[in-house]
Amino acid sequence: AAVPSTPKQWHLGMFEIGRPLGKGKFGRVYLARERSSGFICALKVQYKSELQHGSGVEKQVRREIEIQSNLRHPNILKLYGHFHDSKRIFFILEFAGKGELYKHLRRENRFPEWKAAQYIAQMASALRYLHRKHVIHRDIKPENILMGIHGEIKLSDFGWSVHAPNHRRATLCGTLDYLPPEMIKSGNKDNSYDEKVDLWSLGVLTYEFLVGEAPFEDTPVMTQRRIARADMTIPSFVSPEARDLIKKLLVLDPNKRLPLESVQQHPWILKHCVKGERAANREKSSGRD
Ligand SMILES: Cc1nn(C)cc1-c1nc2c(-c3cnn(Cc4ccccc4)c3)c(Cl)cnc2[nH]1
Repeated sequence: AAVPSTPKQWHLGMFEIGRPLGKGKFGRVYLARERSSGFICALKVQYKSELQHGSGVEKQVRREIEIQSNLRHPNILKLYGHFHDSKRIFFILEFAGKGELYKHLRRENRFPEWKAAQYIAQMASALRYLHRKHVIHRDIKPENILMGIHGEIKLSDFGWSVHAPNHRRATLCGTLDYLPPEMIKSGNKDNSYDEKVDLWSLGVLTYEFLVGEAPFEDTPVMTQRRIARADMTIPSFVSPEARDLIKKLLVLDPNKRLPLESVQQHPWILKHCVKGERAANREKSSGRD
């Protein structure tokens, strides 16, 4: 049963609440079922009291709703609607059947190259879609990626996304690992940056999928210094093709980073993502079924 896409007045009584699925900085997520349609979703609950008034977090929530409500892409977690009561804000989100990607990454330590390449190809597709709408995600990291029931990835948590270009200084808390040089360098004129920040983060994500830790992971001070110099070493077990892609994304000058179209055509991606088709063709030509 599809969730009616027409905006309607949602309220809590319309849902049966199931088990808790997880908790984040500002709130918790529960499995939920919409009573009339039986539709399964994830209900994210945030307490208004936890969102300090006028600290810009409210604006961030409003921006998250406005941005994510208008996005429709297979690798972006859908926000079907939202509502609030006196104390809480509720987000009706797509339920991702296989949960948080970072838990899979920690469990497997690192992903095999074919799996990492498929995830990066899906991320590049989602980012192309976002950038065409002039949305910068700004917070690409395994913790913000969920996995659908067929193993497809779903970018989520648009709390940090903004419309490009952006000239505001982001008050950041949480990991520095994914920040591009232009977002931490104070020397940057009026701290302006654009969609290319997501290209840097895609490079960090590729590295973390293949190595199991972030390229600049260190003490906060050292991390910032290493980011500013793009000072990382890529272990020898990483294939030359994957190494090539990482080095073409983790480039200090935003304008010299590999564009998303070229990421999708990169030999490492093509080798692992159209393999199915090419292997199928090979089998066909060799007569095997
Ligand atoms: C956990 C889990 N195990 N399995 C098998 C599926 C899931 C699952 N989790 C989700 C989740 C989910 C849960 N926690 N979080 C992290 C979080 C929590 C609060 C605020 C911001 C971010 C996301 C969602 Cl949104 C959407 N779908 C989800 N599916």
